[in-house]
Amino acid sequence: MINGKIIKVCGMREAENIQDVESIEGIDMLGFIFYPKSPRYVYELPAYLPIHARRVGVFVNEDKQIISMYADRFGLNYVQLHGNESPEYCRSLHSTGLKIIKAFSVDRPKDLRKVYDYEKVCDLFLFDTKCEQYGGSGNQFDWSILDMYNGHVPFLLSGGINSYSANALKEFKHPRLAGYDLNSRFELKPGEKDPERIRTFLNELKS
Ligand SMILES: O=C(O)c1ccccc1NCC(=O)[C@H](O)[C@H](O)COP(=O)(O)O
Repeated sequence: MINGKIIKVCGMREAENIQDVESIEGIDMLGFIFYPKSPRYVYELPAYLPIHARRVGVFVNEDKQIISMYADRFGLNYVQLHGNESPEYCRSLHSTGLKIIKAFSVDRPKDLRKVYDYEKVCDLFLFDTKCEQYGGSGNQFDWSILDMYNGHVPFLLSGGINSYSANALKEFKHPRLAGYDLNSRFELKPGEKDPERIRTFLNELKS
């Protein structure tokens, strides 16, 4: 954690890179993307999986049996759902013992209306930038829209967070803000993160 906030890095794939990123002080969660159309798609089990950081599996409108299969293979602690998954779908996965992060694409205030239906069946929300490919856009949305979110579920702020975001993140306050999600803006190539860029960014966030 940095300043009491969860730090999640999403879209990991290679064993050595997973190990390097996990060793950075403050890293709490590492994400694996199991969406075949993503450039960060991972199928093969890496030779190293996080030990200290929580393992998060990212899915888009996936069959629940496939999610269970990946959850067992990768020892997932959380599943992060980026499609049109219903509250009932989340409830059913939650009842298997998996923790649920439901992602919502945000572009306008009305995008927040549906989130309240998910309150009882999710552990965390993730607010991300609306885009065609479901996630990993590298673009930021207007965070002030989240001033209208007055639910109980804590959330991760996501979408286009980059090396220059530290000051804006320090200024952004919300009673339910639980942490930050980093992805494409910290990559050397899709699926490979730059540990030095992440370390420098987290030091700035801390200072
Ligand atoms: O990153 C992807 O390729 C992706 C594809 C489909 C669904 C979700 C995906 N990413 C999930 C994440 O949690 C990302 O970190 C989030 O969308 C923010 O990404 P970025 O804007 O690149 O920081």
